[in-house]
Amino acid sequence: MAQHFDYIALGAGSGGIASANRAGMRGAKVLIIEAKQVGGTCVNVGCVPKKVMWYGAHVAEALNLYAKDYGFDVTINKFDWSTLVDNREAYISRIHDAYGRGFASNKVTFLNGYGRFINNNTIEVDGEHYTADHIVVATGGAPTIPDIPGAEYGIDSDGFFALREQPKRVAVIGAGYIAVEVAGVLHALGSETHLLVRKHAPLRNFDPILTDALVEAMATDGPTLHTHSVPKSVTKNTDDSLTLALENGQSLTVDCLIWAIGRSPSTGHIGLENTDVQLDAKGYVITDEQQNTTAKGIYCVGDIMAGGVELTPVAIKAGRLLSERLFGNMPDAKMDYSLIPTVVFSHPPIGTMGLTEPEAAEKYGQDKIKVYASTFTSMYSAVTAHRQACKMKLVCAGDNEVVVGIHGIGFGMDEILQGFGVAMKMGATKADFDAVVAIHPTGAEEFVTLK
Ligand SMILES: Cc1cc2nc3c(=O)[nH]c(=O)nc-3n(C[C@H](O)[C@H](O)[C@H](O)COP(=O)(O)OP(=O)(O)OC[C@H]3O[C@@H](n4cnc5c(N)ncnc54)[C@H](O)[C@@H]3O)c2cc1C
Ligand SMILES: NC(=O)c1ccc[n+]([C@@H]2O[C@H](COP(=O)([O-])OP(=O)(O)OC[C@H]3O[C@@H](n4cnc5c(N)ncnc54)[C@H](O)[C@@H]3O)[C@@H](O)[C@H]2O)c1
Repeated sequence: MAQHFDYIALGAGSGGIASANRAGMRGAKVLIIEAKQVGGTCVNVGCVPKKVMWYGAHVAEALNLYAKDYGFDVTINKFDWSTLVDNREAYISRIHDAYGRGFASNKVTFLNGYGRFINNNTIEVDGEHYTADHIVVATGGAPTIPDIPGAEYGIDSDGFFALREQPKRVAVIGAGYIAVEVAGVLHALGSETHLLVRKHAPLRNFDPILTDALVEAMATDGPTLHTHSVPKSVTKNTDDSLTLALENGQSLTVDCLIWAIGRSPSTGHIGLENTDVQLDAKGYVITDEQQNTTAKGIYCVGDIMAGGVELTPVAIKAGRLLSERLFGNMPDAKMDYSLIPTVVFSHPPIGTMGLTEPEAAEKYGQDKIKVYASTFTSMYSAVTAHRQACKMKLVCAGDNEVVVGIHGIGFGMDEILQGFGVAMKMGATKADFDAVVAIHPTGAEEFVTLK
């Protein structure tokens, strides 16, 4: 006999949890199935542990780069990687407990096990069958490992969070968010860190002001950036070190190699072939604008969605709106995937939303856009010998100068962007930005005083 529910969420990550809880709040009988740990990528091997490590790097920079010029005579005896990791994992364990309390208060049943579809409305876990009128697939993704000889000697971002000891020499391969963030953390915490990218720069699709400033910051502060570096093979040496050979004939020997070359959707082993759900050529689930898959009663949110945006708040919002539509009497509810703000926790951090300058020029025509930019030294670093640049840019379009792109890199940028995101989502113009009184002295005030 199958157990029947109104709603099943397959995967208890950002999207699945948010959707299940919202459905429970609206009175649905809900089951959520998780193969590993509640919280998914974000909580266990993504945003949360990453941000804790980034804060650790922040403390290291404060001590190593800034404390002296603020008058502190500090002697650092040692940095204990395992203390940071233990405290990080204890924090994550408290988040797991909080999720348990959330499920209880929303009357959501949690089941630990690997779920596979048997048909369009049945999922099997450990031989038991669970049916539902509505099922959301939110199984997330996993890191990609390249198909080159010796790739298995490297680890991925999951392996980075599993490290119990700090690597002395490390190579991080990739040019996206994860590569930049992980390399920055390792470097700030004292590892000899090399970041290898295939083209001219990391984050090369970001606005050029951000890409260039990040490359400049790395040239002064590290990690060591290796451009035009395509991995060819990895060999393990007798002392357990790893030698990475590149297509350009160069090589690099390190103690730890981290692949950060993108992620693949976890859709291959969940029985979707037993349903009417269609995948695209890369294995992402095809949906319409209301998260409906091609199978009636099966929906999809989060990282596995074709054409989606791989960010936690996107998965959460899509999951909640789906439940409002199904159980909250909001038949038109749908996620708006346009204008999504995002931060890269680089050193210094990057915040960006909307069109880059080249994208805006292409969309509106060069003569229809106006760009305002500024470079200044963050006050935090200005009183020290270790001055660090902030760069900010507004990209405006049309005669009334609607702000279609906002881009910044520098101290505090990670916290600055959210509020400006509200303004942009409301269609703010440059004049609207200028109409607000600046908050002084902050970095954020630069965005409302650009000339
Ligand atoms: C290193 C790293 C750092 C990141 N940092 C940020 C950040 O700072 N900010 C941000 O917004 N985003 C960040 N992200 C992205 C963010 O983590 C993802 O966008 C988000 O977790 C996607 O949520 P999801 O619900 O789609 O999937 P996930 O969170 O991946 O959850 C999917 C869950 O489904 C489970 N599952 C899979 N198959 C099955 C099955 N058959 N049965 C049962 N359970 C199953 C998995 O175990 C997993 O727990 C980061 C990602 C990584 C890897
Ligand atoms: N701060 C945040 O919000 C945050 C942090 C981490 C991850 N994320 C999300 O997770 C997603 C995945 O992050 P990611 O960094 O894994 O992916 P990504 O797609 O951002 O970057 C992957 C990079 O690897 C490079 N690459 C691909 N194949 C390669 C190869 N064979 N050799 C060398 N380089 C190769 C690509 O050119 C690309 O620059 C991001 O797109 C983002 O949405 C967000």
